[in-house]
Amino acid sequence: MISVTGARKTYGDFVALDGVSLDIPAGSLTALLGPSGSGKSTLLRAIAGLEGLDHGRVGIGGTDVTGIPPQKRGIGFVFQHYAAFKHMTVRDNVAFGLTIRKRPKAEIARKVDDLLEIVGLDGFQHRYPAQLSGGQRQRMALARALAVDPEVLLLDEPFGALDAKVRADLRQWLRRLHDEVHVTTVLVTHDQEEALEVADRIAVLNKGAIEQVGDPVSLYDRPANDFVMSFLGSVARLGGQLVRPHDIALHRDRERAQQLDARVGGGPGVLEASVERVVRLGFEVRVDLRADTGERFAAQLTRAEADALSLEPGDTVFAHTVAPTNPAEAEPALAI
Ligand SMILES: Nc1ncnc2c1ncn2[C@@H]1O[C@H](COP(=O)(O)OP(=O)(O)OP(=O)(O)O)[C@@H](O)[C@H]1O
Repeated sequence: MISVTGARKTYGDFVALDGVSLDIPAGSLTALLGPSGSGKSTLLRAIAGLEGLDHGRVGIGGTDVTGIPPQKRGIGFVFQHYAAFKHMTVRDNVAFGLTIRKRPKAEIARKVDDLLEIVGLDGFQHRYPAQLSGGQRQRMALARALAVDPEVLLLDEPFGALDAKVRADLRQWLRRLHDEVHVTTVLVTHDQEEALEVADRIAVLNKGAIEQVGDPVSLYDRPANDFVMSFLGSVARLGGQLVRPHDIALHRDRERAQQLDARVGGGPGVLEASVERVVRLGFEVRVDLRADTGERFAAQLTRAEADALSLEPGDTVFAHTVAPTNPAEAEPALAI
C-alpha cells in the first residue's frame, strides 16, 4: 500500500498540494485524475521522492519513505517523454537497471526476454530506440521500469504524447499488463476516459486537493459534487440541475412526460424545449435543444429512440430526467 498523509507543497505563494491524504491499496491500478495544474504530477513526484514536501508523509509498503531518496524507494517511474539511452539497443535499455545492479548475466537475459514478451516487444531487442514507434518506446519504458521488480510503478501521462488510436490500444494493453503483473500502479492522467477504462480506483484532484476517491462506477454514478460529475463525463444543465445527457428523455406529449417524470421524482421537472439540431453520432444521436427558458442543453438518445420520435429542427418536445444525477439527488438509486 502507498499512503500519503497531509501532503502539502507550495511553490512560492502557490499551493500545489493542499494537505492531501490518500491510501492506494497494494496491487491496485489507481488513477490520479484532474485538470491541468491540479497537482497530479506533484503528488506522483512526491510519492517517487522526486519532489520534497513542505509537510506530510509518504509510506510505501508499510515503511515511511519520506526522507528516503527515490532510488531507494523501490519504485519504477515512466514519464510522458521517455528518455531512452539512444546508443543502447532495446535489450540493453530494458536490462539497464539490472546491469548496474550487477545481477548475473543469465538472470538478466531471462528477465529481459520475459519482459520483452510481456510488453509485446520480443523480436525488437536489437533495435535502437530511434527505430521504434512512440507507442513501442513507451512499452520499452514500462519494461525497463518493471525490470528491477519495483514495489510500485508510477506513470506520469505515459501515453500523453501519442495519437488517439495508439493511446486507446495502449490503455487496454496497460490494463492487461497490470492484470498479469499486479504491481501497485499509480497513473497520472487528465483524460477521464483513460481513467474510467484502465483504473480500478480513481482519485479526482482539483486545485491541489482530492475531491473524491472511489472505483470508476461509483464515481460516475455517485459523484460527490458538481466538479467530479462534470469532470467524469459530459453534463447538461437542466432546470438548474446537472444531469448526464443520456439521462434525459424526450417526449412529444407533455402528459406522458409528466407521468414518467412523476415516477422518477427528484428531477428538475418537465421542460418544454425546441429542437435545434439532431446529430447522428454512430449508434447514438445527440439532440441539441433550447428550453422555453432560453437555456440550451443536449440530450443523448439511442438511434431507436430518436427514430421513434423522428425529430426535426423546430419541433417541440418535453424533456425530463430519467435518473437525476445531480450529486445531491444521487442517492438512493432510482428505479423507473
Ligand atoms: N517547479 C515548480 N515551480 C513552480 N510551480 C510549479 C512547479 N511545479 C509545478 N508547479 C505548479 O504547481 C501546479 C501543479 O502542477 P502539477 O504538475 O502537479 O499539475 P498537474 O495536475 O500534473 O498538471 P498537468 O496535467 O498540466 O501536468 C501547477 O500550477 C504548476 O504550475
